[in-house]
Amino acid sequence: MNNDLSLSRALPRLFSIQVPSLSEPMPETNHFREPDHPHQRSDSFQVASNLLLSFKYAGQGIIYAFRTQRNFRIHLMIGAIALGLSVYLQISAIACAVISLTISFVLVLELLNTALEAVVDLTVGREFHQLAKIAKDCAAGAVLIAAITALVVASVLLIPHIIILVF
Ligand SMILES: Nc1ncnc2c1ncn2[C@@H]1O[C@H](COP(=O)(O)OP(=O)(O)OP(=O)(O)O)[C@@H](O)[C@H]1O
Repeated sequence: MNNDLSLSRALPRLFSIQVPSLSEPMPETNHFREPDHPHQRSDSFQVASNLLLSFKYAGQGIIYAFRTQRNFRIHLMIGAIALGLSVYLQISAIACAVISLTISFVLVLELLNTALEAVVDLTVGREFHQLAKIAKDCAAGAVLIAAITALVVASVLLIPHIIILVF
């Protein structure tokens, strides 16, 4: 018996997930049209015409996530505390860089999670759809894994310095 195959059948049953059939035909879309300019994306309502505008839209995305996503604000606050502690405890530059990377990893995934939620809501609206659930749950799972990793990394790098400071 193929072990991979039996595992892939058993796992969804274990967690009572309905796995959509991959053999179902994809719905036909007729959205593609030729771009006016060879370097322009054709299916976008608007394309940032210069670098400054790109930064502006990126900033708007970050502000949107900050305003609407409680988890983003929590991660940002914990990240700021971890970075503040790193500076206060004078940990090595490499340790500080690793902590910064793990913090930004969590924030980046939180932004991607927010983007995915918006696309899913745009597609299915307030309807329940099993694929929408899978997409949102997987994205939330990615953020959770990153957050746990960041916590472990920050603890491993900071706790020895805190112990030395306290005792
Ligand atoms: N259209 C939908 N169809 C099926 N399930 C959905 C749908 N929208 C949301 N859900 C379920 O509800 C959960 C919460 O949805 P929500 O949009 O708040 O995402 P979230 O990732 O939990 O949000 P946040 O990151 O803000 O905490 C999803 O993880 C998913 O299981």
